[in-house]
Amino acid sequence: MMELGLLVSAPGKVILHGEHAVVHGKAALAVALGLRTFLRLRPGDGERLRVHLPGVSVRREWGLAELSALRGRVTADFDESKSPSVEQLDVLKEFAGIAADASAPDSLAVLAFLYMCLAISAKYGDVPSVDITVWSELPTGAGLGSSAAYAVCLAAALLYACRAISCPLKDGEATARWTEDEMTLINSWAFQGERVIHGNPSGVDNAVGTWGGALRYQSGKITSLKRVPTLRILLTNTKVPRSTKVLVAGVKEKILKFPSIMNPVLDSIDAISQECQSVLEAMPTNPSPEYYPVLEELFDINQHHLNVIGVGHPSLDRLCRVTASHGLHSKLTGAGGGGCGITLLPPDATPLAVEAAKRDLCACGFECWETDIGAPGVTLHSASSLNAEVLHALSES
Ligand SMILES: Nc1ncnc2c1ncn2[C@@H]1O[C@H](COP(=O)(O)OP(=O)(O)OP(=O)(O)O)[C@@H](O)[C@H]1O
Ligand SMILES: C[C@@](O)(CCO)CC(=O)[O-]
Ligand SMILES: [Mg+2]
Repeated sequence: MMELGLLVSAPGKVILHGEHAVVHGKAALAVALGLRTFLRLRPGDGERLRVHLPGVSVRREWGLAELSALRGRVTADFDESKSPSVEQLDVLKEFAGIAADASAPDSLAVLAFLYMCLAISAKYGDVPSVDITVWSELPTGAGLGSSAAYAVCLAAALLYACRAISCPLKDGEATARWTEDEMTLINSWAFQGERVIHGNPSGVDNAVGTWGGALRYQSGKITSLKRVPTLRILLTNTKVPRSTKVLVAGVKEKILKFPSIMNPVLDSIDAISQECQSVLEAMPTNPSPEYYPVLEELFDINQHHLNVIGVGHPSLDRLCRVTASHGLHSKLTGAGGGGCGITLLPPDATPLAVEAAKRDLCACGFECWETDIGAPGVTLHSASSLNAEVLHALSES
Protein backbone atom coordinates (compact mmCIF):
# COMPACT_ATOMS: atom_id res chain seq x y z
CA MET A 1 0.00 0.00 0.00
CA MET A 2 1.22 3.56 -0.66
CA GLU A 3 2.33 5.62 2.24
CA LEU A 4 2.08 9.01 0.63
CA GLY A 5 -0.81 10.95 -0.78
CA LEU A 6 -0.46 13.45 -3.57
CA LEU A 7 -2.01 16.81 -4.43
CA VAL A 8 -1.52 17.79 -8.05
CA SER A 9 -2.95 20.46 -10.34
CA ALA A 10 -2.88 21.38 -14.02
CA PRO A 11 -4.06 24.57 -15.74
CA GLY A 12 -6.69 25.06 -18.39
CA LYS A 13 -5.75 26.93 -21.54
CA VAL A 14 -6.76 29.60 -23.98
CA ILE A 15 -5.94 29.21 -27.65
CA LEU A 16 -5.08 32.60 -29.16
CA HIS A 17 -4.97 31.23 -32.71
CA GLY A 18 -4.87 27.89 -34.50
CA GLU A 19 -7.69 25.85 -32.95
CA HIS A 20 -8.87 23.12 -35.35
CA ALA A 21 -6.15 24.00 -37.89
CA VAL A 22 -3.68 22.47 -35.39
CA VAL A 23 -5.45 19.10 -35.72
CA HIS A 24 -4.46 19.23 -39.41
CA GLY A 25 -0.78 19.96 -38.89
CA LYS A 26 -0.92 23.77 -38.68
CA ALA A 27 0.51 25.86 -35.82
CA ALA A 28 -1.40 26.98 -32.73
CA LEU A 29 -0.52 29.58 -30.11
CA ALA A 30 -1.81 28.73 -26.66
CA VAL A 31 -1.41 30.06 -23.13
CA ALA A 32 -2.08 28.47 -19.74
CA LEU A 33 -4.94 29.93 -17.70
CA GLY A 34 -5.05 30.86 -14.03
CA LEU A 35 -7.93 28.39 -13.60
CA ARG A 36 -6.87 24.85 -12.64
CA THR A 37 -7.98 21.27 -12.13
CA PHE A 38 -6.89 19.66 -8.84
CA LEU A 39 -6.46 15.98 -7.99
CA ARG A 40 -6.04 14.36 -4.61
CA LEU A 41 -4.59 10.86 -4.38
CA ARG A 42 -4.87 9.02 -1.08
CA PRO A 43 -4.02 5.47 -0.01
CA GLY A 44 -7.07 3.21 -0.42
CA ASP A 45 -8.38 0.31 1.65
CA GLY A 46 -5.87 -2.16 0.18
CA GLU A 47 -8.39 -3.86 -2.11
CA ARG A 48 -10.23 -1.26 -4.10
CA LEU A 49 -9.63 1.71 -6.34
CA ARG A 50 -12.08 4.56 -5.82
CA VAL A 51 -12.73 7.55 -8.07
CA HIS A 52 -14.73 10.64 -7.18
CA LEU A 53 -15.31 13.23 -9.92
CA PRO A 54 -17.78 15.77 -8.51
CA GLY A 55 -17.65 17.97 -11.65
CA VAL A 56 -19.28 15.20 -13.71
CA SER A 57 -21.20 13.52 -10.84
CA VAL A 58 -19.16 10.32 -10.86
CA ARG A 59 -18.44 8.13 -7.86
CA ARG A 60 -17.18 4.68 -8.85
CA GLU A 61 -15.07 1.94 -7.32
CA TRP A 62 -13.58 -1.29 -8.57
CA GLY A 63 -11.75 -4.22 -6.94
CA LEU A 64 -8.05 -4.44 -7.83
CA ALA A 65 -8.56 -8.10 -8.83
CA GLU A 66 -11.31 -7.27 -11.36
CA LEU A 67 -9.21 -4.43 -12.82
CA SER A 68 -6.28 -6.79 -13.16
CA ALA A 69 -8.46 -9.32 -15.03
CA LEU A 70 -9.81 -6.55 -17.25
CA ARG A 71 -6.29 -5.32 -18.01
CA GLY A 72 -5.44 -8.68 -19.56
CA ARG A 73 -8.32 -8.23 -22.01
CA VAL A 74 -7.64 -4.59 -22.89
CA THR A 75 -3.91 -4.31 -23.15
CA ALA A 76 -3.15 -7.37 -25.27
CA ASP A 77 -2.65 -5.24 -28.38
CA PHE A 78 -1.66 -2.18 -26.39
CA ASP A 79 0.74 0.24 -28.04
CA GLU A 80 1.50 3.48 -26.25
CA SER A 81 2.17 5.43 -29.43
CA LYS A 82 -1.21 4.55 -31.00
CA SER A 83 -4.73 5.72 -30.31
CA PRO A 84 -6.77 3.51 -28.01
CA SER A 85 -8.53 1.07 -30.35
CA VAL A 86 -12.29 0.82 -30.81
CA GLU A 87 -12.11 -2.78 -29.54
CA GLN A 88 -10.29 -1.77 -26.36
CA LEU A 89 -12.76 1.02 -25.65
CA ASP A 90 -15.71 -1.34 -26.31
CA VAL A 91 -14.39 -3.75 -23.66
CA LEU A 92 -14.04 -0.89 -21.17
CA LYS A 93 -17.52 0.43 -21.96
CA GLU A 94 -19.06 -2.99 -21.39
CA PHE A 95 -17.15 -3.37 -18.12
CA ALA A 96 -18.23 0.07 -16.85
CA GLY A 97 -21.83 -0.23 -18.10
CA ILE A 98 -21.41 2.61 -20.60
CA ALA A 99 -23.52 2.55 -23.78
CA ALA A 100 -21.55 1.96 -27.00
CA ASP A 101 -22.33 5.43 -28.40
CA ALA A 102 -22.17 7.30 -25.08
CA SER A 103 -20.71 10.79 -25.23
CA ALA A 104 -21.94 12.19 -21.90
CA PRO A 105 -19.26 13.88 -19.72
CA ASP A 106 -19.44 11.26 -16.96
CA SER A 107 -19.08 8.34 -19.43
CA LEU A 108 -16.07 9.88 -21.17
CA ALA A 109 -14.43 10.75 -17.85
CA VAL A 110 -14.80 7.16 -16.56
CA LEU A 111 -13.62 5.70 -19.87
CA ALA A 112 -10.51 7.90 -19.94
CA PHE A 113 -9.78 7.02 -16.33
CA LEU A 114 -10.09 3.27 -16.91
CA TYR A 115 -8.01 3.34 -20.08
CA MET A 116 -5.20 5.37 -18.51
CA CYS A 117 -5.21 3.31 -15.32
CA LEU A 118 -5.01 -0.03 -17.14
CA ALA A 119 -2.53 1.06 -19.81
CA ILE A 120 -0.20 2.73 -17.29
CA SER A 121 -0.31 -0.27 -14.95
CA ALA A 122 0.32 -2.63 -17.89
CA LYS A 123 3.49 -0.71 -18.64
CA TYR A 124 4.83 0.21 -15.20
CA GLY A 125 3.28 -2.22 -12.70
CA ASP A 126 0.01 -2.41 -10.80
CA VAL A 127 -1.79 0.73 -9.72
CA PRO A 128 -2.18 0.09 -5.98
CA SER A 129 -5.35 0.62 -3.98
CA VAL A 130 -5.92 4.39 -4.01
CA ASP A 131 -8.74 6.90 -3.66
CA ILE A 132 -8.70 9.63 -6.30
CA THR A 133 -10.75 12.85 -6.27
CA VAL A 134 -10.63 15.37 -9.12
CA TRP A 135 -12.18 18.83 -8.83
CA SER A 136 -11.86 21.74 -11.21
CA GLU A 137 -12.19 25.51 -11.30
CA LEU A 138 -12.68 25.18 -15.08
CA PRO A 139 -16.08 24.97 -16.72
CA THR A 140 -16.40 21.53 -18.34
CA GLY A 141 -16.72 21.41 -22.12
CA ALA A 142 -16.44 25.17 -22.66
CA GLY A 143 -13.24 25.43 -24.71
CA LEU A 144 -10.83 26.02 -21.83
CA GLY A 145 -9.10 22.63 -21.97
CA SER A 146 -10.91 20.95 -19.07
CA SER A 147 -10.43 17.51 -20.63
CA ALA A 148 -6.68 18.03 -20.97
CA ALA A 149 -6.28 19.40 -17.43
CA TYR A 150 -8.15 16.30 -16.19
CA ALA A 151 -5.97 13.97 -18.28
CA VAL A 152 -2.73 15.68 -17.17
CA CYS A 153 -3.66 15.38 -13.47
CA LEU A 154 -4.64 11.71 -13.94
CA ALA A 155 -1.46 10.91 -15.84
CA ALA A 156 0.72 12.48 -13.12
CA ALA A 157 -1.14 10.73 -10.29
CA LEU A 158 -1.29 7.29 -11.94
CA LEU A 159 2.37 7.40 -13.03
CA TYR A 160 3.31 8.37 -9.49
CA ALA A 161 1.15 5.60 -8.00
CA CYS A 162 3.00 3.07 -10.20
CA ARG A 163 6.36 4.59 -9.22
CA ALA A 164 7.09 5.59 -12.84
CA ILE A 165 7.76 9.18 -11.72
CA SER A 166 9.03 10.65 -8.45
CA CYS A 167 7.44 12.98 -5.92
CA PRO A 168 9.74 16.02 -6.07
CA LEU A 169 7.88 17.89 -3.28
CA LYS A 170 10.16 18.16 -0.24
CA ASP A 171 9.03 18.70 3.37
CA GLY A 172 8.34 22.36 3.98
CA GLU A 173 7.93 23.24 0.28
CA ALA A 174 4.64 24.72 -0.93
CA THR A 175 4.86 23.50 -4.54
CA ALA A 176 7.19 21.55 -6.81
CA ARG A 177 7.46 20.63 -10.50
CA TRP A 178 8.64 17.43 -12.10
CA THR A 179 11.79 17.17 -14.25
CA GLU A 180 11.61 17.74 -18.02
CA ASP A 181 11.79 13.97 -18.64
CA GLU A 182 9.02 13.27 -16.16
CA MET A 183 6.87 16.00 -17.69
CA THR A 184 7.43 14.52 -21.14
CA LEU A 185 6.12 11.20 -19.79
CA ILE A 186 3.13 12.87 -18.10
CA ASN A 187 2.35 14.72 -21.34
CA SER A 188 2.47 11.57 -23.47
CA TRP A 189 0.04 9.72 -21.16
CA ALA A 190 -2.25 12.73 -20.88
CA PHE A 191 -2.40 12.69 -24.68
CA GLN A 192 -3.72 9.11 -24.50
CA GLY A 193 -6.44 10.30 -22.11
CA GLU A 194 -7.29 13.14 -24.51
CA ARG A 195 -7.51 10.59 -27.32
CA VAL A 196 -10.19 8.70 -25.38
CA ILE A 197 -12.18 11.91 -24.76
CA HIS A 198 -11.60 13.76 -28.05
CA GLY A 199 -11.15 11.05 -30.65
CA ASN A 200 -8.49 12.90 -32.63
CA PRO A 201 -6.76 15.56 -30.52
CA SER A 202 -3.76 17.52 -31.74
CA GLY A 203 -2.06 17.39 -28.34
CA VAL A 204 -1.91 21.17 -27.88
CA ASP A 205 -4.19 21.22 -24.83
CA ASN A 206 -2.32 18.57 -22.86
CA ALA A 207 0.99 20.24 -23.82
CA VAL A 208 -0.19 23.51 -22.24
CA GLY A 209 -1.61 21.65 -19.23
CA THR A 210 1.78 19.99 -18.70
CA TRP A 211 4.25 22.74 -19.55
CA GLY A 212 2.17 25.84 -18.77
CA GLY A 213 3.24 29.34 -19.87
CA ALA A 214 2.76 30.29 -23.50
CA LEU A 215 3.66 28.02 -26.37
CA ARG A 216 3.54 27.38 -30.07
CA TYR A 217 2.45 23.85 -30.96
CA GLN A 218 2.71 22.17 -34.33
CA SER A 219 2.58 18.43 -35.12
CA GLY A 220 3.81 17.47 -31.66
CA LYS A 221 6.59 20.07 -31.63
CA ILE A 222 6.33 22.32 -28.59
CA THR A 223 8.13 25.67 -28.59
CA SER A 224 7.93 27.71 -25.44
CA LEU A 225 7.34 31.43 -26.12
CA LYS A 226 9.61 33.14 -23.66
CA ARG A 227 8.90 36.80 -24.18
CA VAL A 228 5.14 36.99 -24.30
CA PRO A 229 3.84 40.37 -23.13
CA THR A 230 1.27 40.66 -20.36
CA LEU A 231 -1.91 40.57 -22.41
CA ARG A 232 -5.20 41.43 -20.74
CA ILE A 233 -7.90 39.07 -21.88
CA LEU A 234 -11.58 38.90 -21.02
CA LEU A 235 -13.01 35.39 -21.06
CA THR A 236 -16.70 34.92 -21.77
CA ASN A 237 -18.56 31.65 -21.40
CA THR A 238 -21.68 31.59 -23.57
CA LYS A 239 -22.71 28.51 -21.55
CA VAL A 240 -23.83 26.83 -24.78
CA PRO A 241 -22.76 23.18 -24.35
CA ARG A 242 -20.82 21.44 -27.09
CA SER A 243 -18.45 18.54 -27.58
CA THR A 244 -14.92 19.00 -28.88
CA LYS A 245 -15.00 15.48 -30.33
CA VAL A 246 -18.10 16.23 -32.43
CA LEU A 247 -16.77 19.62 -33.63
CA VAL A 248 -13.36 18.21 -34.60
CA ALA A 249 -15.09 15.41 -36.55
CA GLY A 250 -17.31 17.99 -38.31
CA VAL A 251 -14.30 20.00 -39.50
CA LYS A 252 -12.66 16.85 -40.87
CA GLU A 253 -15.84 16.04 -42.80
CA LYS A 254 -15.93 19.53 -44.32
CA ILE A 255 -12.26 19.30 -45.36
CA LEU A 256 -12.91 15.92 -47.01
CA LYS A 257 -15.99 17.31 -48.79
CA PHE A 258 -14.41 20.59 -50.00
CA PRO A 259 -10.62 20.15 -49.84
CA SER A 260 -9.77 22.91 -52.30
CA ILE A 261 -11.98 25.36 -50.41
CA MET A 262 -11.09 24.39 -46.85
CA ASN A 263 -7.35 23.81 -47.11
CA PRO A 264 -6.61 27.45 -48.06
CA VAL A 265 -8.63 28.53 -45.00
CA LEU A 266 -6.43 26.33 -42.79
CA ASP A 267 -3.33 27.79 -44.48
CA SER A 268 -4.63 31.27 -43.75
CA ILE A 269 -5.22 30.39 -40.08
CA ASP A 270 -1.63 29.10 -39.99
CA ALA A 271 -0.41 32.43 -41.36
CA ILE A 272 -2.44 34.26 -38.70
CA SER A 273 -0.69 32.26 -35.95
CA GLN A 274 2.65 33.10 -37.53
CA GLU A 275 1.82 36.80 -37.77
CA CYS A 276 0.52 36.89 -34.20
CA GLN A 277 3.70 35.21 -32.92
CA SER A 278 5.83 37.80 -34.75
CA VAL A 279 3.83 40.67 -33.24
CA LEU A 280 3.98 39.16 -29.72
CA GLU A 281 7.71 38.65 -29.99
CA ALA A 282 8.20 42.24 -31.15
CA MET A 283 6.17 43.64 -28.25
CA PRO A 284 7.90 44.72 -25.06
CA THR A 285 6.74 43.15 -21.77
CA ASN A 286 4.45 46.10 -21.06
CA PRO A 287 3.41 47.09 -24.56
CA SER A 288 2.11 50.45 -25.64
CA PRO A 289 -1.26 50.59 -27.43
CA GLU A 290 0.24 50.82 -30.94
CA TYR A 291 0.69 47.03 -31.24
CA TYR A 292 -2.90 46.18 -30.50
CA PRO A 293 -4.70 47.07 -33.76
CA VAL A 294 -2.85 44.24 -35.56
CA LEU A 295 -3.72 41.70 -32.84
CA GLU A 296 -7.34 42.88 -32.98
CA GLU A 297 -7.53 42.53 -36.74
CA LEU A 298 -6.06 39.01 -36.51
CA PHE A 299 -8.80 38.10 -33.99
CA ASP A 300 -11.47 39.37 -36.42
CA ILE A 301 -10.07 37.53 -39.45
CA ASN A 302 -9.65 34.26 -37.56
CA GLN A 303 -13.17 34.44 -36.15
CA HIS A 304 -14.50 34.67 -39.72
CA HIS A 305 -12.38 31.68 -40.74
CA LEU A 306 -13.64 29.63 -37.80
CA ASN A 307 -17.19 30.38 -38.94
CA VAL A 308 -16.27 29.22 -42.45
CA ILE A 309 -14.98 25.86 -41.19
CA GLY A 310 -18.26 25.37 -39.35
CA VAL A 311 -17.39 25.85 -35.67
CA GLY A 312 -19.16 29.16 -35.04
CA HIS A 313 -22.42 29.54 -33.16
CA PRO A 314 -25.07 32.28 -32.89
CA SER A 315 -24.07 32.79 -29.24
CA LEU A 316 -20.48 33.48 -30.33
CA ASP A 317 -21.67 35.88 -33.07
CA ARG A 318 -23.61 37.71 -30.40
CA LEU A 319 -20.57 37.83 -28.10
CA CYS A 320 -18.49 39.37 -30.91
CA ARG A 321 -21.23 41.91 -31.76
CA VAL A 322 -21.65 42.99 -28.13
CA THR A 323 -17.92 43.54 -27.59
CA ALA A 324 -17.57 45.28 -30.98
CA SER A 325 -20.23 47.77 -29.88
CA HIS A 326 -17.74 48.78 -27.15
CA GLY A 327 -14.79 48.92 -29.56
CA LEU A 328 -13.42 45.51 -28.45
CA HIS A 329 -12.46 42.52 -30.62
CA SER A 330 -13.25 38.87 -29.85
CA LYS A 331 -12.96 35.36 -31.22
CA LEU A 332 -14.00 31.93 -30.05
CA THR A 333 -11.37 29.86 -28.26
CA GLY A 334 -10.99 26.09 -28.19
CA ALA A 335 -13.38 23.99 -30.21
CA GLY A 336 -16.15 26.60 -30.65
CA GLY A 337 -19.78 25.65 -31.33
CA GLY A 338 -20.65 27.62 -28.15
CA GLY A 339 -18.36 27.48 -25.13
CA CYS A 340 -15.98 30.38 -24.57
CA GLY A 341 -14.81 33.44 -26.46
CA ILE A 342 -11.84 35.69 -25.72
CA THR A 343 -11.77 39.46 -25.98
CA LEU A 344 -8.55 41.45 -26.18
CA LEU A 345 -8.41 44.32 -23.69
CA PRO A 346 -5.87 46.83 -25.01
CA PRO A 347 -4.20 49.19 -22.52
CA ASP A 348 -6.16 52.14 -23.90
CA ALA A 349 -9.56 50.46 -23.37
CA THR A 350 -11.22 52.61 -20.73
CA PRO A 351 -12.41 50.89 -17.53
CA LEU A 352 -15.84 52.31 -18.38
CA ALA A 353 -15.90 50.56 -21.80
CA VAL A 354 -14.72 47.24 -20.29
CA GLU A 355 -17.31 47.39 -17.52
CA ALA A 356 -20.05 48.27 -20.01
CA ALA A 357 -19.03 45.35 -22.25
CA LYS A 358 -19.08 42.97 -19.27
CA ARG A 359 -22.51 44.23 -18.22
CA ASP A 360 -23.94 43.71 -21.73
CA LEU A 361 -22.38 40.24 -21.98
CA CYS A 362 -23.88 39.25 -18.63
CA ALA A 363 -27.23 40.58 -19.81
CA CYS A 364 -27.05 37.99 -22.63
CA GLY A 365 -26.86 35.27 -19.96
CA PHE A 366 -23.11 34.86 -20.47
CA GLU A 367 -20.56 34.70 -17.68
CA CYS A 368 -17.35 36.68 -18.02
CA TRP A 369 -14.20 37.23 -16.05
CA GLU A 370 -10.67 38.50 -16.43
CA THR A 371 -7.99 35.98 -15.63
CA ASP A 372 -4.23 35.61 -15.59
CA ILE A 373 -2.51 33.89 -18.47
CA GLY A 374 0.85 32.15 -18.59
CA ALA A 375 0.19 30.08 -15.44
CA PRO A 376 2.56 27.22 -14.47
CA GLY A 377 1.94 23.74 -15.85
CA VAL A 378 1.41 20.52 -13.89
CA THR A 379 2.36 21.18 -10.25
CA LEU A 380 2.60 19.28 -6.98
CA HIS A 381 1.20 21.01 -3.90
CA SER A 382 1.47 20.75 -0.16
CA ALA A 383 -1.95 20.82 1.51
CA SER A 384 -1.13 24.16 3.17
CA SER A 385 -0.47 25.79 -0.21
CA LEU A 386 -4.05 25.20 -1.42
CA ASN A 387 -6.88 27.56 -0.62
CA ALA A 388 -9.77 26.50 1.58
CA GLU A 389 -12.25 26.09 -1.29
CA VAL A 390 -9.98 23.68 -3.17
CA LEU A 391 -9.15 21.69 -0.04
CA HIS A 392 -12.79 21.46 0.93
CA ALA A 393 -13.80 20.24 -2.57
CA LEU A 394 -11.05 17.62 -2.57
CA SER A 395 -11.67 16.34 0.91
CA GLU A 396 -15.38 15.63 0.45
CA SER A 397 -15.65 11.90 -0.03
N1 LIG B 1 -13.25 18.01 -13.69
C1 LIG B 1 -13.47 16.98 -14.49
N2 LIG B 1 -13.71 15.76 -13.97
C2 LIG B 1 -13.92 14.72 -14.79
N3 LIG B 1 -13.98 14.79 -16.13
C3 LIG B 1 -13.76 15.97 -16.70
C4 LIG B 1 -13.50 17.13 -15.91
N4 LIG B 1 -13.33 18.16 -16.76
C5 LIG B 1 -13.49 17.67 -18.01
N5 LIG B 1 -13.75 16.35 -17.98
C6 LIG B 1 -13.98 15.47 -19.14
O1 LIG B 1 -13.69 16.22 -20.31
C7 LIG B 1 -14.86 16.35 -21.15
C8 LIG B 1 -14.91 17.73 -21.78
O2 LIG B 1 -13.97 17.76 -22.79
P1 LIG B 1 -14.08 18.66 -24.09
O3 LIG B 1 -12.82 18.45 -24.79
O4 LIG B 1 -15.36 18.38 -24.82
O5 LIG B 1 -14.17 20.14 -23.52
P2 LIG B 1 -13.00 21.08 -23.01
O6 LIG B 1 -11.76 20.28 -22.86
O7 LIG B 1 -13.50 21.78 -21.80
O8 LIG B 1 -12.86 22.14 -24.18
P3 LIG B 1 -11.74 22.24 -25.35
O9 LIG B 1 -11.29 20.87 -25.66
O10 LIG B 1 -12.45 22.88 -26.51
O11 LIG B 1 -10.72 23.13 -24.78
C9 LIG B 1 -16.02 16.10 -20.22
O12 LIG B 1 -17.10 15.59 -20.99
C10 LIG B 1 -15.45 15.08 -19.24
O13 LIG B 1 -15.54 13.79 -19.78
C1 LIG C 1 -10.30 22.19 -31.44
C2 LIG C 1 -8.91 21.88 -30.95
O1 LIG C 1 -7.98 22.36 -31.93
C3 LIG C 1 -8.58 22.62 -29.67
C4 LIG C 1 -9.46 22.30 -28.52
O2 LIG C 1 -9.03 23.04 -27.42
C5 LIG C 1 -8.78 20.39 -30.80
C6 LIG C 1 -7.34 19.93 -30.63
O3 LIG C 1 -6.41 20.64 -30.96
O4 LIG C 1 -7.18 18.78 -30.16
MG1 LIG D 1 -10.90 19.20 -24.46
